[in-house]
Amino acid sequence: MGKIASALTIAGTDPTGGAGIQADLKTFQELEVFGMSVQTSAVAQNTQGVKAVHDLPIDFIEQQLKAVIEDIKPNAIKTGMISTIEMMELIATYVAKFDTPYVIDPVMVATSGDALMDESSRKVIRDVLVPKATVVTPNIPEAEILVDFSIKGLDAMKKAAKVIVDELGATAAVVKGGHLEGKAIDIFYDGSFHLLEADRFETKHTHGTGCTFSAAITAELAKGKTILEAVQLGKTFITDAIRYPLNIGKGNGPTNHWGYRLQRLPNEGGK
Ligand SMILES: Nc1ncnc2c1ncn2[C@@H]1O[C@H](COP(=O)(O)OP(=O)(O)OP(=O)(O)O)[C@@H](O)[C@H]1O
Ligand SMILES: Cc1ncc(COP(=O)(O)O)c(N)n1
Repeated sequence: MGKIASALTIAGTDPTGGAGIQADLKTFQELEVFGMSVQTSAVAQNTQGVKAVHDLPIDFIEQQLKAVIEDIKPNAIKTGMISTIEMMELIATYVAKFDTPYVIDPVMVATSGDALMDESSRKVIRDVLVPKATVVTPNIPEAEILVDFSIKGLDAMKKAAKVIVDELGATAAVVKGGHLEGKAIDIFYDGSFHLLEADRFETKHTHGTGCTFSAAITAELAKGKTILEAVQLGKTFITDAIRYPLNIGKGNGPTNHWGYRLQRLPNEGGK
C-alpha cells in the first residue's frame, strides 16, 4: 500500500455514533483516509437530543492540537462544533500552522434543535475562522446567521454563498438546502456557481448529515481532489448515506456510512 492521506477533525462527540467526531472518523475510514481527531466538547446526546455539554479545558484542547501537529501533518482538516470564542481563537492559530485545506461545518444547532454553540460565538466564527476556510458548509439557518439576511429559496442561497466568498473571505461555500422542500439542492460558489442536486428521500434519519457531508469533502480534499470535485464527491457520499437508512435509535437516526458502497453493489444501486 502506498502512502495514505490523512485528515483531522476538530469537533465535539456523539456517544451514539451518528454525528460529531464519530461520524467524521467513520466517513474518513470509508473513504480510505487515515482519520485523526481533536475533541473540543464532550456531548451527552443521542438520536433524540442533547442532554449535556462539557467543554474541555482550553489548555487541554491545545495539548491535543500540539500532539497532532508535532507528529503527523494532516492533508486536510475540518472543524465542527466549536462552542466558545476562546476555542475559536485557539483553533484559528492552529489552522494557520497546519497550512492545509480547511473545511468549516459551522455547527450551531443540532438536528434536534439543541444549541451547540454559545450565541455570542456565532458571529465570531464568521470573523475569525471563515476567512481561513477552503470551504464553508452552512445549512440555511447557519447561513442566515453568517450573512445577516433571511434565506427562503435558491436565489437567496446563491446570494448567501456569494457573500461568504466575496465578502467574508472563504475560498468556496456550499449553502445546503436540506431544510427546503423538493429536490435536495445545495449551492456551490467559488467565483462560479454550481448546483449540487440529488433526490430527496422521505426519512427522519438525518442526524449527522452535515457532519458526514463536510467530512467526506475533507477526505476528498486530503486525497488531492480539487474543491469542486471534493464537494461533488461529498454530495454523492451523503446522498447514498441518506438513501439506505439504518433505522437505529428512537429519534432522528444516523445516516449509513456504508451507503456509498451499497449503492455500487450489483444487487443494490449498481448495474
Ligand atoms: N431528506 C434528504 N434527502 C436527500 N438529501 C438530503 C436530505 N436531507 C438533507 N440532504 C442533504 O444532506 C446534506 C446535509 O444537508 P443539511 O441541510 O441537512 O445539513 P445540516 O442541516 O447541517 O444537517 P442536519 O440537518 O443534520 O443538522 C445536503 O447535501 C442536503 O442537501
Ligand atoms: C458533536 C456534534 N456536532 C455536530 C452535530 C450536528 O449534527 P447534524 O449534522 O445533525 O447537524 C451534533 N449533533 N453533535
